[in-house]
Amino acid sequence: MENYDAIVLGAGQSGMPLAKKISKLGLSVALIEKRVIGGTCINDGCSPTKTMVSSARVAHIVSRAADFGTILPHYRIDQRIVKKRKDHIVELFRGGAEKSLRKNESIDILMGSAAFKDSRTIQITSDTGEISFISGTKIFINTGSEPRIPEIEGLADTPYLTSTTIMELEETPEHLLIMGGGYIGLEFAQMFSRFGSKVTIIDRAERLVHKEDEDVCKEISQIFSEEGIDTLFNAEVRKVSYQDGFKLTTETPKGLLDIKGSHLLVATGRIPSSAHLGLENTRVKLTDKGFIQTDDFLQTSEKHIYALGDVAGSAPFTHIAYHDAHIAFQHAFKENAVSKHERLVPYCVFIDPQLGRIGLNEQEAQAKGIPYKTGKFLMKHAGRTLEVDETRGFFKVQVDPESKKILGATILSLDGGEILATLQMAMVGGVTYDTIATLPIAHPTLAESLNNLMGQIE
Ligand SMILES: Cc1cc2nc3c(=O)[nH]c(=O)nc-3n(C[C@H](O)[C@H](O)[C@H](O)COP(=O)(O)OP(=O)(O)OC[C@H]3O[C@@H](n4cnc5c(N)ncnc54)[C@H](O)[C@@H]3O)c2cc1C
Ligand SMILES: NC(=O)c1ccc[n+]([C@@H]2O[C@H](COP(=O)([O-])OP(=O)(O)OC[C@H]3O[C@@H](n4cnc5c(N)ncnc54)[C@H](O)[C@@H]3O)[C@@H](O)[C@H]2O)c1
Repeated sequence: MENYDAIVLGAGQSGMPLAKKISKLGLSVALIEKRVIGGTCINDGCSPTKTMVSSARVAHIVSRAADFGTILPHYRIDQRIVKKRKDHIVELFRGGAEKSLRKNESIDILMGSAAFKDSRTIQITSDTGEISFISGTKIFINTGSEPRIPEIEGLADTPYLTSTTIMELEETPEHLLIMGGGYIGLEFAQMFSRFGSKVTIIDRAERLVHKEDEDVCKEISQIFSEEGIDTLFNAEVRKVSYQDGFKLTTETPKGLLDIKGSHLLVATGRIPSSAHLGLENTRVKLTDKGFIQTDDFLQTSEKHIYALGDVAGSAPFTHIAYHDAHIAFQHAFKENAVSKHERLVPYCVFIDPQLGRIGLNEQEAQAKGIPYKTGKFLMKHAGRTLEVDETRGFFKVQVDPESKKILGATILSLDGGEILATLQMAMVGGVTYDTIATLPIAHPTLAESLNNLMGQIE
């Protein structure tokens, strides 16, 4: 049985960069992947969805072309071209990732499903059922997450879609029902509405994106409603059936409703891929939700085993999985370990306008009893948004009244994710809000609205 200095389970957003970092130390690495190189982000997540979001944005802009003085005779959506474009990007990104791994002679890529036989030995089962074993001095688990499918009567017997399978459609759904108004639900709802589908979101919560402040949710709801997307809240789907279309028997505050549609997307969250890893053969512990328990350096209760990314319960974003690789690497192989404890977690939801978020929002500051002052600037007052006619959304910030430092921000705006990064830099650098209020920022950019935003703080 071959022994490696390091074994990495899963070639995802942590596993790939980690394997490369370790190999640069001159150590031997086995990278085990059960499906395809690249993990969720490249194959089923960020890259394909954002490619399709771009197709949908073109459709949206074209639908508004006359407002800008371009008169088009007609246009139509070809879902097969949308999918082909998405497939091309996935192949490009996956191919690039795989090529750079394969040319690294210190990394052995082993295709198959990995599971612990004991805390040092990994069993690999190939697609054809062949079994082999390797051992590792250090082992890193990066097996990601998968869609959570709720147990609802009849659902399993229907051709429901997940975030992965919906991207394979070659026809535009007539009426897309979406269970779950989280980030996945929102991105696909607006995308397919722009492709021409009627879209209805059904969520058991009382509002969209309930982790965001109420004014953020209201603004997104308004934007969705203007684009013709229907929403139904406090709604518990009790039964699903399919016969030439879906029927969702749903308990709502108004009683039982039958909701009908041509397609159903289940976007009710994701669960960690930890169930089939043979962890019972080790002393690695799981949380009650199935995440692998780690400390702030991503070390599990077995000192030579680390867990990273979605499976470790890290904030479920690609850039965080990528940063986890840095944390685990520093702790396992270097002197200057970095803790995940103080890490700022920015994210950007690719609805239009984008929702960029970092640090504390108002409801979190209130729940934690943290004193704050807040400021808000509506994008309809920004010169730049008027020029490009993209006036929806707002910039919002929370600051510490004493130190004047930024505690958190929500940027719901055209290119909100890009603006967010400038605030992240300010937070990391300790730049105070009064400095930003008077900073000369290039005109006419979206970023110059940060002057106005900071001027609104009270
Ligand atoms: C539709 C969608 C859109 C998203 N959009 C964004 C976005 O815009 N921005 C963002 O930051 N995040 C986004 N995310 C989240 C992001 O994709 C994940 O947080 C990120 O990919 C997690 O990385 P990871 O390294 O933990 O796991 P993954 O990248 O999922 O990698 C895990 C790998 O482990 C493999 N594996 C699993 N079990 C085994 C086993 N037993 N043996 C061997 N291999 C195994 C899997 O096949 C997979 O390749 C999105 C997710 C989805 C689903
Ligand atoms: N742009 C991005 O960064 C991006 C985009 C998409 C996804 N992601 C990642 O993927 C993860 C998963 O996304 P998600 O949207 O599936 O999960 P989520 O946790 O964000 O939202 C799930 C939603 O489903 C609802 N729900 C749960 N059970 C339900 C039921 N039985 N009936 C009706 N509604 C139900 C919940 O109330 C919630 O609103 C996110 O946490 C996110 O980190 C990130």
